[in-house]
Amino acid sequence: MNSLRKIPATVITGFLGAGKTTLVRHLMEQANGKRIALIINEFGDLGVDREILAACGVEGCTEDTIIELANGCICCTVADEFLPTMDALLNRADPPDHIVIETSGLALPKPLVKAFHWPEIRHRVTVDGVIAVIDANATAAGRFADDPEAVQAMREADDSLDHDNPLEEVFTDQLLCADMVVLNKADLLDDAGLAALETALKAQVRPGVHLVPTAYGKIDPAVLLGLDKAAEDDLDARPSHHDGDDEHDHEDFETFFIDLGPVEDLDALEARLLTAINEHDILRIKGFLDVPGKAMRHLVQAVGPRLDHYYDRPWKADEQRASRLVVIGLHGLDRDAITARIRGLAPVAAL
Ligand SMILES: Nc1nc2c(ncn2[C@@H]2O[C@H](COP(=O)(O)OP(=O)(O)OP(=O)(O)O)[C@@H](O)[C@H]2O)c(=O)[nH]1
Repeated sequence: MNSLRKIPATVITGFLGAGKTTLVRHLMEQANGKRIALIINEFGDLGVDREILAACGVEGCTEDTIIELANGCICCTVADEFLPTMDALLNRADPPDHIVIETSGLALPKPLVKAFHWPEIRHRVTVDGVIAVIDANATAAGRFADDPEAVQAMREADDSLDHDNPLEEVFTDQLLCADMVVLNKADLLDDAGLAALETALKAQVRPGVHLVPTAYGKIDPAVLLGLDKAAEDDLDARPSHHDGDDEHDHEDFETFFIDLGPVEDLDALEARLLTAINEHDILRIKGFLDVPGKAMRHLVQAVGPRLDHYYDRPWKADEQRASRLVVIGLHGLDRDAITARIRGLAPVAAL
């Protein structure tokens, strides 16, 4: 390895379901021979993102180039997980040309960028840029905005409560750390909606940060990679709600699994998923289903009230067919009620 040249690393951040994995997949498809190593971190360690990328059939997406950090959010496991992983990657006989790190949707990017100062890695790698992917449709709908009237009403009712909005906090931390903001899911907004969102976001991002509208993360890698920002060197310009805290935890959010048997009726399950999402504070559901008689595995993804599903790849001969979903939401989810609803055991509410 040329010791004079630091390997560039791009951090892809963005809230749950914004489209990070979709963008990374497109990036790998367009890599054009550039050897990219992926470090994937996911909240709710079913390994869905890794599976999606490993099953995508793109040349660069191999077991060897995709590394999963599964034991919690990357911002809290930098020392135990991220640094040894990075060290091992950089020590490979044939290190990558570029490293792409997809953080979990709840991770704060700043502690990760800070880790690039650690002596083990700082002479060998640099943060080329931090890309924040946002769900343009959900953002325009105000999903990450504080509602000043609601906050005020809560304060008046009980001033002992912590009134921070956890979604808003994670979203703005990600936005304010970014060197580029990808306005993904632009297909779900009309031109006027997109223009209004761009105007609103321009007032929030750091000066000089570009907003790039797209659908399904289809951005030329030349736009995303090679920003040459050395983000680790200007951390002070990237404000965070957690400046001054050594630790940040994710207790505002929680995740759990639901195991289902073989799913005979996909439409009925989808209807139950949507009902559960409607009834509870669920932010994200994803997982795989075993549909009897089908050689392919069925992938389900829900982001807020939107549900996507498709057969992604054949079950492998040595693989146990199973149906398992991960559910992520705000702390305090009624796990029993959600599980019963999704399994089809809860009584249907009267119309
Ligand atoms: N309509 C629309 N759907 C999209 C777009 N990009 C991604 N999706 C869908 O949104 C869902 C979430 O996409 P992912 O790429 O898995 O999002 P993510 O940010 O990696 O999600 P987490 O890993 O849970 O944080 C999937 O069902 C995608 O197919 C887009 O531009 N438009």
